Amino acid sequence: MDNSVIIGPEALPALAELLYRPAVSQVFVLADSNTARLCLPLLEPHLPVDYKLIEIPAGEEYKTLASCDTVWSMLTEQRADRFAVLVNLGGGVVTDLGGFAAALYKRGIRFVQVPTTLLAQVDASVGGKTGVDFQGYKNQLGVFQAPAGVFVEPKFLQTLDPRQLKSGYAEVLKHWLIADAEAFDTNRRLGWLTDDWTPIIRESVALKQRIVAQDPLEAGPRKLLNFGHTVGHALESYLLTQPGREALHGEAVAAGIVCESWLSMQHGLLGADALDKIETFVFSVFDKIDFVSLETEAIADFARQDKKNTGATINCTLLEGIGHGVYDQPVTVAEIAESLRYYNRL
Ligand SMILES: NC(=O)c1ccc[n+]([C@@H]2O[C@H](COP(=O)([O-])OP(=O)(O)OC[C@H]3O[C@@H](n4cnc5c(N)ncnc54)[C@H](O)[C@@H]3O)[C@@H](O)[C@H]2O)c1
Ligand SMILES: O=C(O)C(=O)C[C@@H](O)[C@H](O)[C@H](O)COP(=O)(O)O
Ligand SMILES: [Zn+2]
Repeated sequence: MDNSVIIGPEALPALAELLYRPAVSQVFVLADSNTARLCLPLLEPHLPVDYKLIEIPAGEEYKTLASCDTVWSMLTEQRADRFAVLVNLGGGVVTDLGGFAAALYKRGIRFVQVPTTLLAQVDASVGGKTGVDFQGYKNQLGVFQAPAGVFVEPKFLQTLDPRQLKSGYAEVLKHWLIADAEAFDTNRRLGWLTDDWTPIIRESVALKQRIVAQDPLEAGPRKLLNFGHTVGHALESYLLTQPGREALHGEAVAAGIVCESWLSMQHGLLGADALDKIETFVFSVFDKIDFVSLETEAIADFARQDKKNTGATINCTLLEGIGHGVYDQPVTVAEIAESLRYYNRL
């Protein structure tokens, strides 16, 4: 799997070099309604003049096969061959969906990731996980497929709103909690906001790359990157069924981090002091997600479809101390519901 990620002002010129190679027949840019307006102007000087734009509506609710249909129809109408390249310009929705659509078109054309949210720059564009949601379950359809390159220009973050920045910060926090206790400690003292995200992007990408390189297809250690997601995805999926109550992916992951840290303590892996540090930091950044106790069973039920499950066993990634994740820890649906009740009481 190609793991190369270029970060900084050299990223977009390096992308241009790739796109101007003779082996590229046509260039397509996939953007959502926001990135087409706000991010394309910065990318455009690095694209061949005859590139074609494919636009989908913005938002998680459009991370679907129907949006893939839009991509595949355009590629087909334009007679894209196997030497076409799809440039995914956007957040995690665009990079996940575009990667998936490219991997299936004519059994696979090359795609490159140009992530424009903090979440996509530190996490979603890296590691070759692609996919779409299906029947209300997150990333239920997907493939592992390496991009031909990942080009990270932090300047894109200048138009991103603070709520979206925070959402991306949840994945940064996840990285520290599973693998870097020192960075967790330093950054919880500094607070989450910064004028320059570049160092954090570089460190997060490097940390994720190290884990993915050991286990690109998630047979083992890559499951560490799913910390916070067994509960987080359950909560995100449940709230997607409740119009007007949707949580951003990172917001749900932040809640999942609290729940799964509590589960880590219940399993005798994490001390009460460490749990307290994690909760205090999470709530210094994120608002609490609103749900009532009566909803916890329905939320927890979504974990029955988690991709790390083996049969009826839900395998969670937990923390054995801050900075040390452990995967394949069996938990029950009842424990997940209890962790949500704990979160709700905080
Ligand atoms: N493949 C992976 O490894 C991986 C990792 C983490 C998350 N994900 C997936 O990523 C998705 C979430 O990604 P996200 O948080 O980037 O959401 P997103 O793609 O929906 O982007 C968030 C919002 O910001 C807008 N936007 C994007 N860039 C902008 C910019 N520069 N300025 C202004 N607005 C901008 C988008 O139009 C959208 O409205 C989820 O579907 C999640 O499952 C995948
Ligand atoms: O790259 C990975 O591996 C991750 O798990 C990163 C997660 O942040 C991301 O949300 C991923 O898409 C979740 O994967 P899934 O397999 O639970 O759908
Ligand atoms: Zn995630």
